[in-house]
Amino acid sequence: MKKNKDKDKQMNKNAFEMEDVPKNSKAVIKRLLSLLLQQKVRLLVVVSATLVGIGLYAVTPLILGRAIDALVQGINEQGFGGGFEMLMDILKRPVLLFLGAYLLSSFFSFIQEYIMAGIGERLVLSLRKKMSEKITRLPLHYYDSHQTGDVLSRITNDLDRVAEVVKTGSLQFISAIFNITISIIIMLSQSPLLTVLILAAMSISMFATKWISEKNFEAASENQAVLGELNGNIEEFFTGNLIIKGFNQQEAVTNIVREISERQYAANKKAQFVMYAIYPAIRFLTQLGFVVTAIVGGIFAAGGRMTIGTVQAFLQYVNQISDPITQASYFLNSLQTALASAERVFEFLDEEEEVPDTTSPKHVTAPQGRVSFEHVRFGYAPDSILMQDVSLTVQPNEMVAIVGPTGAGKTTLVNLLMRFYELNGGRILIDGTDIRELPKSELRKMVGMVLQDTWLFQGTIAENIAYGKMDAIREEIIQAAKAARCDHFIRTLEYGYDTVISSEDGSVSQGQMQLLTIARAMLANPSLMILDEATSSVDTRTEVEVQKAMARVMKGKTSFVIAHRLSTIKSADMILVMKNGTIIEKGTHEELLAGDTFYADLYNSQFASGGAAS
Ligand SMILES: Nc1ncnc2c1ncn2[C@@H]1O[C@H](COP(=O)(O)OP(=O)(O)OP(=O)(O)O)[C@@H](O)[C@H]1O
Repeated sequence: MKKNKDKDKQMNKNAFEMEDVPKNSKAVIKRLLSLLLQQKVRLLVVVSATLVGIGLYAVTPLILGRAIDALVQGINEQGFGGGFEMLMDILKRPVLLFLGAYLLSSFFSFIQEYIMAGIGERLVLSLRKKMSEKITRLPLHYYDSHQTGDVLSRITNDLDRVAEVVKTGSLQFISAIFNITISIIIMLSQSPLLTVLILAAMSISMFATKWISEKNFEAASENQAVLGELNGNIEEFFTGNLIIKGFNQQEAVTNIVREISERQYAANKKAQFVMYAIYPAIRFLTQLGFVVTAIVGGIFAAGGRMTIGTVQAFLQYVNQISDPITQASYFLNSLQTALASAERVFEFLDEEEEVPDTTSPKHVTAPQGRVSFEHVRFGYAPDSILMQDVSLTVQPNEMVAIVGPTGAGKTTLVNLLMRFYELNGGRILIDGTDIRELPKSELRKMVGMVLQDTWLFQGTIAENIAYGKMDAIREEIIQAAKAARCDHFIRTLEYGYDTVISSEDGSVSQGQMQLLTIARAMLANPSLMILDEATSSVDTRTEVEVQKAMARVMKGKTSFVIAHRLSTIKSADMILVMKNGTIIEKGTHEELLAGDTFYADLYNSQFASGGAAS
């Protein structure tokens, strides 16, 4: 349990060190598409709206070209004498057509964007729901081997990237492809030669853009990596500030931050240079298409091969397709990253889950609290077995103390009783029923836990106490708090039971948090209790309070106490001495002390070291 400590120091690093290239793009695309296809009808509407909208948008230069030609012809035939009336006569139809096409195109573009945003949001919502549900179904060993930051970044950053590409990227891409295709078809129908020349000029600028964007990506990645390093270090120094001051390491820490900051400055400068100094050059290159159109179109128009209106239509088409080309290439870039993100999301969703409850579960209707471990064999990894053969029987209402050196397997023993991990051999019984035959929820309701690593969620004190019995009324909560000896301190707070707290906030001391978790266990009133005795973080007075509260919560229940101060467990019905995953001694305090035992050594050494056993 305490192994699941703060692992997210690396979060920032992870976010930047993530692989940006999916291992199996095809499979990821297929899976993503199959999820998107669950919204077939909406997708169909989006594609149709895009087609119509872009089609209308693409013909506008042609309409404008025709209008200009008609105007030139009118002026040539009638001079400027026709005045406003002539102008209206010539331009009325094309202007109305132009406006109609633009308005309709904007309307369809609104529809497509609106529906597509919904499609993206629905996709993300369903994935996020699946991921949250998954978290509750993952076995504990998943948490042991994965960093919190990694899981967090999958649920937030990765999903956001997928959403962004689905919502805006894909739409831009589809629009861009339609736009380019339709525009090129129209251009080809007007002048194949000029179209080919324009496309050749644009290809040169495309290659240059690609080269520059690669350089830009490299510079940005380098910048982000250093930034990640900086974040990671600052976070570490922030959380470890007490130790840093205690060991007079402020200067060393400042030097590290200064060195990384200087690297970050250099990396950022490079990234900014690429961004701001080279992009104008690219913009210049993209004008190549315009230059070719103006020169060749001008020559064609002068030679009578092309009307002025068509030249202007070409100029507009060049403009109309250069942006979509850039957008499409950006989309292809971001698609890579989004696919890598989607792959990480799917990987998480495919993680192996907790062994499900049996289909025909047994129930312990009136739990007595008899616990038996029968030849239990267990290892956190199958190839390194910690417990070879542990057997043990605990009678109802007995108090069992588990002692032993660090790493002996005390926590592991209670982890197994809670079925947080699956056994490699043997079985554990509660009142004669194998815990694997009980629904997990029933087992965990039967067993209460008060751990050293107290966990309080963001909420009021009352809500935190009622965590094990959500329907508890205020009076029950207060009774539990009184029994756990924390009612007094709660009442000294400004908002009493309605004070909002969390494990993160410093306003509640470690001892007080422990008292609250005892109150929580009191209220849930389980048949079995697991208590992990506080070691260091509690002052002597609070410790006495905690011990008294623990004694109360254990009353009339079978309890397992992981004990660190041997003086507190003298009254235990059974003391288990563990070493290297094995129970090496078993008996009462007196029995164990009478012999030449490891326990006696441990006990005497605590007395010798003073205080601890007092
Ligand atoms: N989640 C885990 N994954 C892998 N190994 C683990 C895990 N938890 C504990 N271990 C290993 O199993 C052994 C027993 O650990 P356990 O926490 O049960 O000891 P403990 O007696 O409770 O120690 P302490 O008094 O320090 O809390 C140790 O070698 C430990 O490194």
